[in-house]
Amino acid sequence: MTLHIEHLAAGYGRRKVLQDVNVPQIESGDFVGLIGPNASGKSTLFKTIAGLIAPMCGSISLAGDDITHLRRRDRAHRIAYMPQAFGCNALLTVFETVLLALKQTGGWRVQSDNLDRVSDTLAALELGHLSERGIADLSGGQAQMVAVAQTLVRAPEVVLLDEPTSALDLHHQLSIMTSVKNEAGRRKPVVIAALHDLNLAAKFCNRLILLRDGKILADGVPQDILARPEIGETYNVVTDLERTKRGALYVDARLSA
Ligand SMILES: Nc1ncnc2c1ncn2[C@@H]1O[C@H](COP(=O)(O)OP(=O)(O)OP(=O)(O)O)[C@@H](O)[C@H]1O
Repeated sequence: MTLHIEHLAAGYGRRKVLQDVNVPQIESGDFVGLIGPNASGKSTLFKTIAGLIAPMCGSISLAGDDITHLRRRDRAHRIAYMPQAFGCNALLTVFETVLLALKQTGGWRVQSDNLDRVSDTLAALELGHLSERGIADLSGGQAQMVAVAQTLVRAPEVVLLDEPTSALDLHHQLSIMTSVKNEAGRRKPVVIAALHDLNLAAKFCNRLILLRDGKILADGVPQDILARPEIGETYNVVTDLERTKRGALYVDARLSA
C-alpha cells in the first residue's frame, strides 16, 4: 500500500498555495516528516490529502486508487487527519472523546471491540490515567495527546499529524513520537507528521520532505536532507549537521550574522 502524489496544485479560492507537488511512493510503515517554514503549505497539503480542499489539478493515489474523488465515509476509513487546532466538547470525558472519533468510520453503534480499541490507544499513548477526566479540564499538551489518540484509534491507512508535539514537554514529545513510530512499524499505515523540530524529525522519521513556498525542495533520508544547503536557506539560518556521541543526528542552527 503506497501513497503517491503527482503534479498536485491546491489552494484557497483562486490563490494557488501548492504548486506542482510530486511525492513518489510513500510506503506502508514509512514515518515521513514534513518540514518547512511557517506558511510553506504543510497544512494545505494535509487538508488536500484529507479531502478538505479539492485539488486544482493533479492526483493523489492510495494503493492505486485516486482518492481525490472518494466519498466522505470511504475517505474517513482510509485517512485520519489531526489538524493543528482541535476542538473539544466540554461535556465529554477523554474516553468518550476518543470513542467519538470512531463514529466517523463505524457509525453510532458502539461495539465492545470499540471500547477495547479506545482503552488500548489511550494506554499506548500513556493517557490511561486521564480516561475519566473531562476534556475541558485538560492542559494544552494533554488535549493535544488526546487529539493524537483520536487519529490513531481509527486505524486508518494514512495518518496525517499536523504538528503533533508543538504543545508537549520533552518527555511527552519523545513518548508521542515513539508511539507513532511503533504504530507505523506494527500496523503499517503511511504516517506523515508536520514538524518544526528538525532534531525530533531526524530522530524518528525515516524520510523527510522539505516544503518551501508550496513546492517540494528536497525529499529523502534525514541525513541527506538535513545536510543540504537548502535547509539553512529555507529557514534563513545557518546550520551545521553533527552527530552526537550516541550517533544521533543533531542540527545546530543559529541566526546568520
Ligand atoms: N483558509 C485559508 N484561506 C486562505 N489562505 C489560507 C488559508 N489557510 C492557509 N492559508 C494560506 O496558505 C499559505 C500556506 O499556509 P499553511 O497553513 O498551509 O502553511 P504551513 O506550512 O502549515 O504553516 P505553519 O507552519 O505556520 O503552520 C499561507 O500563506 C496561509 O496564509
